[in-house]
Amino acid sequence: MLVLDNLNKSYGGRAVLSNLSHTFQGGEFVAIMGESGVGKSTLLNLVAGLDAPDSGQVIVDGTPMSALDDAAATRLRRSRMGFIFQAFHVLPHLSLRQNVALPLLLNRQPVDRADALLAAVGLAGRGDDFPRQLSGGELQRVAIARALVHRPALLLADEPTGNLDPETAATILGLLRQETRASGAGAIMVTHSHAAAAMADKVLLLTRSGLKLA
Ligand SMILES: Nc1ncnc2c1ncn2[C@@H]1O[C@H](COP(=O)(O)OP(=O)(O)OP(=O)(O)O)[C@@H](O)[C@H]1O
Repeated sequence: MLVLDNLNKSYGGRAVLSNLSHTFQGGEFVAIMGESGVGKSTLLNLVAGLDAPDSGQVIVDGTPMSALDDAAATRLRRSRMGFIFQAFHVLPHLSLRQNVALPLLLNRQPVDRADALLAAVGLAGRGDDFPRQLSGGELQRVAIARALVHRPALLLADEPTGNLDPETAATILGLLRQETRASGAGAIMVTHSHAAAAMADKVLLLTRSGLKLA
C-alpha cells in the first residue's frame, strides 16, 4: 500500500502540488490523467524518490520514505519498485540482456528471466544487441522489460506507451496488466492516452485540488 500524506511541492516559488493526499491499495492498477503541467510527472517522481516533497510524506507499506537513510531507501526502491520513465534511458554500454537483467543482479536474483521478458516485449533473440541498434519504440520496450523483470510490488510508469504505435502499445499494456496481475503488483501509470487508461482498474484525474476519480 502506498500513502501520499499531505504532499506539497513547489518549483521556483510556484506551487505544483498542494496538500495532496491519496491512498493507493496494493495490487491496484491506477491510471493518472490530467492536463499538461498539472504535476503528474512530479507526483510520480516524488513516489519514485527522484525528487523530495517540500513537506508531507510518501509512505510505502507503512514506512515513511523520509525515515530511511539513502541506502535503505535505495534498497526499498530497488526491490519493491519498477520504473518506466522516459528519462530512464537504458545503459548504452550494456547489451539488451544485461540491461534487462540489471534489477535481478542488484537484487541478487537469478538472471535467467531476462530473456523471457525480452521475448515478451517482442525482442526475442535480440539479447546480445546494444541500445544504439534499436529504435525509440524498441528502447521503450527494453525499459518495460527491465521494469517488470524482478516482479516489483509497485510499477511506476510515465507514459509507458508514448513512443509506440497503437498495436504495439496495446500488446505492451496487455503485458503490463498480465505481469502485475500474476504477481499481485500495483501500478501507477501516468498517461494522456484514453486507450491506455481504459486498461486500468481505476482512472484518477489530477487537478489543482488533488486526485479524484475520473
Ligand atoms: N525540475 C523542475 N524544475 C522546475 N520546474 C519543474 C521541474 N519539474 C517540473 N517542473 C514544473 O512543474 C510543473 C508540473 O510539471 P509535470 O512534468 O509534473 O507536469 P505533467 O502534469 O506531468 O505534464 P505533462 O502532461 O505535460 O507531461 C510544470 O510547470 C513544470 O514546468
